[in-house]
Amino acid sequence: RLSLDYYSKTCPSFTKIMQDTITNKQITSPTTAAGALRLFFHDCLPNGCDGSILISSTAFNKAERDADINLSLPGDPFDLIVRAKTALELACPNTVSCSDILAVATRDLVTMLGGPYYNVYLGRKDSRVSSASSLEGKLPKPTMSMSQLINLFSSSGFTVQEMVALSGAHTIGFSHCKEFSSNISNDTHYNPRFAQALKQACSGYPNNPTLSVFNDIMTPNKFDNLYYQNLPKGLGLLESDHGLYGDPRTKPFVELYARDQNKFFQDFAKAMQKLSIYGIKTGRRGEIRHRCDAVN
Ligand code: HEM
Ligand SMILES: [Ca+2]
Ligand SMILES: [Ca+2]
Repeated sequence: RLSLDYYSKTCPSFTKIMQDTITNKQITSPTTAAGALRLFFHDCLPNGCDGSILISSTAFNKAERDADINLSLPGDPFDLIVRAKTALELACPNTVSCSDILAVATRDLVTMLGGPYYNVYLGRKDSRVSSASSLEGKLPKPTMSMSQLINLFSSSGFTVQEMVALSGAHTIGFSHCKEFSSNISNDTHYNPRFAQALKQACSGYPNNPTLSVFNDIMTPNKFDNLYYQNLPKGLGLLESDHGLYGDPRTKPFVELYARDQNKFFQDFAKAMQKLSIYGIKTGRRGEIRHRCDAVN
């Protein structure tokens, strides 16, 4: 029931409004793209691409976005969704879902940074619930073992190869020092000079918890395959990044994508397309929210 031209009759200006809003936001706040990509991943993997992560907490409900693992999500992608929704409600009231807006924005931003284009089928409905406690164990943490990570992705239907391809998202964006600092000294996977630089960059932590470092030190703002090329050199940032090169189940795919950017782009695009229809709600199983941060 999803289709590429879902809004062509009911909201002909959909594509144009999305493009204008996204371009504007990314130019004024260049960290939006990476934030949106992580936001989308955190919406989709636990319970489907239904915009559940966009809902704000109330006095009676602690929503997903206030779960510990989501507190580091930056405000810019949320702001982008609000702006797009506001413009779309003016042009075509009660028509476009917040989950479709997030899916399209993510795709367009990945493409804008040099990554692959892929089709986003439209017609998702938005969830009517969002609960922080429901996320328990459903999103990956850098401290998980490779077996735990593989199980987590496979429980949502993603193969080992798809997990490695999706992890290429760490070719952009950054991580806060607390996500990797405890490993810098005792993890021998780090290139020694890189470890030294990280220690210095994070020396003010934990007094300054906002300190952060680029995920891909080579090309932090470009969507390319340098993330994979970094891993064999000990230039991966998170323990889970190093882990992909250290485990025989994932290492061949890291080597493949490090050699062949086209193959990475093809596989990333396919996996993102699969992720973007994972667990979606159609028909009466969801709603078109009036505002993206609250259920109707
Ligand atoms: C394989 C398991 C994964 C683990 C353990 C993991 C963990 C993390 C952590 C800890 C951060 C740093 C967050 C912060 O400090 O603000 C991060 C950042 C990020 N992650 Fe992942 N991640 C994984 C997979 C993915 C996947 C599959 C995607 C998307 C398809 C993704 C997209 C991102 C992006 C774009 C950022 C940068 C966010 C920003 O700059 O605001 N990650 N990840
Ligand atoms: Ca969701
Ligand atoms: Ca890069």
